[in-house]
Amino acid sequence: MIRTSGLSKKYGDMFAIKDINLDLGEGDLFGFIGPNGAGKTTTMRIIATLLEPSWGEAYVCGHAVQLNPKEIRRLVGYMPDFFGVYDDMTVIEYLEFFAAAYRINGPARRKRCDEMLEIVDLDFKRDAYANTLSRGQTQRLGLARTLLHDPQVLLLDEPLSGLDPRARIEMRNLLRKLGQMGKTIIVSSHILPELADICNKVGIIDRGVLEVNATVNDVMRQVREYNVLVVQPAEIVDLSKMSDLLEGHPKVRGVEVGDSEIRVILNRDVEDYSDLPALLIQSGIRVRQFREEELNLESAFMALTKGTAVRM
Ligand SMILES: Nc1ncnc2c1ncn2[C@@H]1O[C@H](COP(=O)(O)OP(=O)(O)OP(=O)(O)O)[C@@H](O)[C@H]1O
Repeated sequence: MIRTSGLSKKYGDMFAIKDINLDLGEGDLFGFIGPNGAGKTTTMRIIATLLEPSWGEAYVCGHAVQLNPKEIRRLVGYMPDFFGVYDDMTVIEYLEFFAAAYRINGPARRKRCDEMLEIVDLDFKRDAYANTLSRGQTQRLGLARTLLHDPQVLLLDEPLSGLDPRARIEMRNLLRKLGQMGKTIIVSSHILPELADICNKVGIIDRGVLEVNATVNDVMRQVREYNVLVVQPAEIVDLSKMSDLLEGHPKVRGVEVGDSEIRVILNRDVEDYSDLPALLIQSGIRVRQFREEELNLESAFMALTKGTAVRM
């Protein structure tokens, strides 16, 4: 459904994205994670045919972005991270305006708009002015607008940003529902945990480079080779001192300093780490807890990206 190969975009001397290879099929929900300025929007805008790549190729349902942009726009629904709603337009008028732009005419137009409002659970606001909606409701209206022409592929740029916890849950459920409808979805975020449990594939992009690109299951499998230890001192100590003591050890891949504990990522296949607590104790640090961390997706990514993912 979506395939890119060596996709790159350069502005002057700087690569906004470099050599991005993606391969997403029907029903894939791809979590595209990266800090601000990492290249998520650039990638999505190229796939949506709104921006030309400097090199490389991108295909949607077999159509090349550069050769067949018209066809691709029919197949793709792109929701930008910020979009305006017009004053003096009700929710239903807003949707009908865009439906008309998609040449959905006659009685089918109202029917289609009503269906979209139902999918995004906004029918109760159909006659409210669009500019009076909350941020979460506005995002859902944006999604309804993106779905109007029944695109097979959805490119959603930070649809969860700025939402309160409840609106976030509603939007996540909605994304799940769209995935179950067989749509291929790229959804970007700079926060990993909010996407981790709804996606089946994930990519982590940092400074234009796709550092991780795998199915969630593969990531979990790969990461079992890395053990993560949680170390908590018995009294208040300088955690960066603890980190310094362990950081250069040959069994240690990286150390992440938290508020009251540190997380030590061990190198691949290290199972015996019994010499590590001794290092701390010899330096006069009393240790309350020294345990293996339970594996979750977030720590998996942290191990794979040597900690860059959690510092986003
Ligand atoms: N028109 C442009 N001219 C020059 N540089 C640009 C342009 N558009 C984007 N960039 C740069 O390309 C890089 C990638 O930007 P992009 O918007 O794709 O990041 P992003 O991951 O979507 O970030 P955010 O989460 O902040 O939206 C950034 O360093 C950005 O400053």
